[in-house]
Amino acid sequence: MGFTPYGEYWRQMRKVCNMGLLGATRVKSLHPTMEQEVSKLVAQTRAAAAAAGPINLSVVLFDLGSCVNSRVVLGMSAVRQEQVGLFFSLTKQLMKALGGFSLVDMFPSSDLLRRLTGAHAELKKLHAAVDAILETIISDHEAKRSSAAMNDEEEEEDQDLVDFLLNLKENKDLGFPFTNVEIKSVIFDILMAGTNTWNAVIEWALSEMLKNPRIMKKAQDEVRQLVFNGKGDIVDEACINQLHYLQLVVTETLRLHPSGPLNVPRENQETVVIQGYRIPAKTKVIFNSWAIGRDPNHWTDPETFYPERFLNTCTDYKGLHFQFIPFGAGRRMCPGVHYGTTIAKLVLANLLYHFDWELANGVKPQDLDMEERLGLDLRRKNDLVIIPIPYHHQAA
Ligand code: HEM
Repeated sequence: MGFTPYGEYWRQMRKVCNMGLLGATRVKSLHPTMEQEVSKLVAQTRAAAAAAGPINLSVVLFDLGSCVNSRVVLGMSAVRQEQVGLFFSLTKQLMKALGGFSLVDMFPSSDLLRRLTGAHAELKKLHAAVDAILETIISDHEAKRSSAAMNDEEEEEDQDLVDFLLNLKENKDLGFPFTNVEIKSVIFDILMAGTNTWNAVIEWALSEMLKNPRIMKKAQDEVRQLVFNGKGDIVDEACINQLHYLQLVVTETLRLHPSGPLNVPRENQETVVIQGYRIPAKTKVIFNSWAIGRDPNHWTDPETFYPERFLNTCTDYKGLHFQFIPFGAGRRMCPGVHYGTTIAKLVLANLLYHFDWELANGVKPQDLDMEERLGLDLRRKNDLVIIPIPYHHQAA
């Protein structure tokens, strides 16, 4: 869907995504799954802390992203877990192949250049491999559904996103053709878009807070004061909406580190003139939300991580303020804003509540490197390796 041209087909696919996963009601129904995965993460981090060693938080967060999304989209069967592992290793290569600019982008009409650089062939090969995985996932679901139907045992709550899409295909009441091609496209988009986005926000937010102990302490004080209920429980979804400072931290993180720094390339349908520049129809237009969020014409001291800048202002990331578009804007704006920010805040709140954090190998906060890796998604170049110290609330 992300790369489909604007039109009726895109409109229908977007509706399906909202119904199946991204609408507010559906996201709410996913909270128990999210909370279970977060509580596993806290338990694993406690175990690592007991072994007194540092943890590679970048790897932990990538695994968490794959786990949450594959549970939500595919359910838990072993076949699906195996396929999803393969899927994520292929998508890493795909992100690399799609990221950045190539010679072909400079001369888009040159078929010869496309052939000579081999860009097309590589993408075709990756596409075929990903397609085969998605087919296996669908047939695994179909097999499970027909055996459950024969034994009359399918439970409504066992249904994941693929089941939801197969129901749509069987009911044929969508008013447009909905086949395995559309199902594969929705699964692909959600697995891709839902995995390297919100977990990158968590990684950058923690990196910034480790560099700025004042901000880390303020965010921890907020969550610890609000949440403690005597049992040392998981911070749940009901609490996170009251964590106003944490919200500012997430917003400021998205300004400096938008997960899709060049958004998704778009094509204008008609020729337009903007500030004297003529942009012919069908031009590939790229919005650099990374640069926009750091533009000194719009931001005071733009390179400084300062969550308080968003206090008492109506500027946010909902696509209405063009100086800040980490989720894009307009019709094609990211439909995963609510899902992505909800889970990012849930995980961050728990990591801040249950642990104090120290940099490994004696690195001082001011020396923590913040280098970015080149690619379609914005990740740290070097993994974030840090030491968790379990926090125990002292009753007053
Ligand atoms: C913090 C996390 C996220 C960020 C920063 C982000 C950012 C973006 C951006 C910049 C776009 C392009 C918007 C445009 O062209 O104007 C986009 C599109 C999209 N995102 Fe996200 N995203 C995030 C999380 C998610 C999640 C969790 C999902 C789904 C599970 C998702 C699904 C999509 C889809 C399906 C599109 C294509 C929309 C269309 O073309 O109509 N995103 N996202």
